[in-house]
Amino acid sequence: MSAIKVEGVSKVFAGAGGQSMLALSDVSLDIADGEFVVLLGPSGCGKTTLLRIIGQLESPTVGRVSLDHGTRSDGDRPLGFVFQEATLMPWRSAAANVALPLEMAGVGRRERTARVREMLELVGLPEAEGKHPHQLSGGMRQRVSIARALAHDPQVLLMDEPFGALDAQTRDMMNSELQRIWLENRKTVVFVTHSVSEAVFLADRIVMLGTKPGHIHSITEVTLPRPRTIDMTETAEFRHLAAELRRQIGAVQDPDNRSAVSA
Ligand SMILES: Nc1ncnc2c1ncn2[C@@H]1O[C@H](COP(=O)(O)OP(=O)(O)OP(=O)(O)O)[C@@H](O)[C@H]1O
Repeated sequence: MSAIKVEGVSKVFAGAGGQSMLALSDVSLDIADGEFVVLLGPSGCGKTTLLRIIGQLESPTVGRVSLDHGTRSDGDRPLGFVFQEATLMPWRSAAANVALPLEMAGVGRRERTARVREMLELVGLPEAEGKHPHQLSGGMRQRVSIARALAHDPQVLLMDEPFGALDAQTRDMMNSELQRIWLENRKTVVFVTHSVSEAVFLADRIVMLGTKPGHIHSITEVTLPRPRTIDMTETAEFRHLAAELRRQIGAVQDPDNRSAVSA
């Protein structure tokens, strides 16, 4: 059964000067439970819009998205979000930030404390419990925001360029860490990126979106064995797949916007 089913989704935004703008056109996609799907494509192709529609932060103009709630009751939120900025509350410690969704869900103190500890351990930051966001590096802040997103045990994790603001080395490390966390947890993940190598490293399937209007251009299965290592990015298979995806991005790119492809 699909964890996420996107059926015939189109999105129209009201543009400047009252003109409407078709951001997504007739997008359909089935995502399996526990699958890691990456949305890739040139700037402006609608990756974030599709992610926000899946996350119910935005409604589709046409079509629908269904999320399988499994055994959960209707009131439970099956979604966790991680954005490019960690969006932690600066006045709260790392532990208190991770605890926030649990507080909001009315989870009792003892269970909350245990769960927060478990999550900070999962993301490799048990010692950061009492630290405040300004005392943490960018990579550590993103780990805390991943811990926060996982705290209420969502079935689906939605990630919008979560490592886009990190330096290349930290980003490689965070990709390895995210893979480890995902292998331990097997959440369904939808992950937006501009980076072809990040997509190939992480994905079970890469959904390439094209522009004008945003649509699904291709879907590529990545069959590289797991756990994937940074060394694997140098193999012929990895490079070949990355080159093919870069070629596709070049082909679907909006001619007015040719600068936004990254490695
Ligand atoms: N709230 C909005 N109002 C009007 N237009 C919007 C809105 N959100 C997105 N758009 C437009 O919809 C299109 C798709 O935007 P979106 O941010 O989803 O693309 P993207 O692929 O995520 O881009 P990037 O890779 O640059 O982040 C763009 O042309 C954008 O300007």
